[in-house]
Amino acid sequence: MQRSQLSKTKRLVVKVGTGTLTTPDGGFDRQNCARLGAELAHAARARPVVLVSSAAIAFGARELGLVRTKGKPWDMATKQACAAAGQPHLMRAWREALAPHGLQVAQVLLTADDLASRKRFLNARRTFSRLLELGVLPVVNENDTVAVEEIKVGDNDSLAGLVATCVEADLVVMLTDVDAMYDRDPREPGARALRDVPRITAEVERMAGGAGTERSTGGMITKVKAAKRLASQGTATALLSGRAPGALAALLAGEPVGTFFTPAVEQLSRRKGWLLSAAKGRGVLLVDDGARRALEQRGKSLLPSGVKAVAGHFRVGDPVDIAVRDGRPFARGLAGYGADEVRRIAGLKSGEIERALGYKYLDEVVHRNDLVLLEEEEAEARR
Ligand SMILES: Nc1ncnc2c1ncn2[C@@H]1O[C@H](COP(=O)(O)OP(=O)(O)O)[C@@H](O)[C@H]1O
Ligand SMILES: N[C@@H](CCC(=O)OP(=O)(O)O)C(=O)O
Repeated sequence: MQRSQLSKTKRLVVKVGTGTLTTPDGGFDRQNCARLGAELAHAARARPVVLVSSAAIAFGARELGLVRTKGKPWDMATKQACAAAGQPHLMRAWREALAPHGLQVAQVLLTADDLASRKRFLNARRTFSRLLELGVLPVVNENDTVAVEEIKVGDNDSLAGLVATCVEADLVVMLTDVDAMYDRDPREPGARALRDVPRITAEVERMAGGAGTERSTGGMITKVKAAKRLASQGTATALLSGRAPGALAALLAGEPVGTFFTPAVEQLSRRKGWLLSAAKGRGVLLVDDGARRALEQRGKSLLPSGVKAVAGHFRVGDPVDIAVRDGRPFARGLAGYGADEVRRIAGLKSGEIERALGYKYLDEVVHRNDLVLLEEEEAEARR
């Protein structure tokens, strides 16, 4: 999708950062939230919209009367307590901003762990679909109460990317406290806004710095990383000021506002999108160089003859990583056989599977339709 085609956006995810919903002293910016409510409701008349909203921690801190000492970050438990105290206020804020425009809201709290499980990912997808059919606007946040290091997404820019995969959005708009991405941190002199970014190269990534305020998480780099992941699965990302009246409508009319990251490929199927961004490999298939070339360069399936060894325990249908020797995984796919079965057929021709196992499901260990190549960045790191 190009910028000029944005009026045709079929499904939209809008992410709102903490800075957009709070005043400089950390209070709730009711006026900006009300304006955004009107603009989101307008956008939602033309296509389904899912909102990913930050600011639970900031709202909770206010509610609990906690004051942040400059330069001293809060510990995890305090942030989790603030998120729990702030989340109902965040939902009330959106409810009050959207109700005047006839839109109801629903709260969806997720972690990375939820979306890495195919079953829970599909459950979440079903809930989103039904909410959207009912004309309700889902408001998503990370489930901070349970999101300790190992299972959390960590920032809502990445969460918005995962949600986009889950609902098959073709555009993610991130509303933030700058009007565009700049070629360096905009607080530095001489910074210039980037209007259109056709490819997220390492150079573009180097231009993106950390968060603007202590209240925010991630900064520009998490936005660019999320945009890169989305581009590789065929979804566009735009960055806009969360304070400029009319910016969202202007973007959706194809006007040159904010920064637009063009998708690199046609939109992937949801299954492939899930494999690429949400799934975690339950094991590793170590393959030879010939198999790697067949997968990377010729778009082939993985046959048992190319498999040299198997690590981990996985069952048929589980996500598995594919790597050469001790290299980083270069592909991920759904296993056509369980780990013990692959151990028994590794190195064999497809015609020999039945003799080795006594039965055969498929010729392939991982079928092409169930396989994605991992990011270029990871491929580069291996070279
Ligand atoms: N190259 C860049 N272009 C624009 N902003 C940048 C850049 N590098 C770092 N930033 C910082 O990223 C901030 C936006 O991210 P963040 O503070 O996480 O906001 P949000 O809460 O909206 O997610 C900007 O305010 C800016 O200070
Ligand atoms: N889940 C957290 C937000 C985390 C986050 O990514 O914040 P932000 O950088 O403001 O988008 C909260 O609701 O406060």
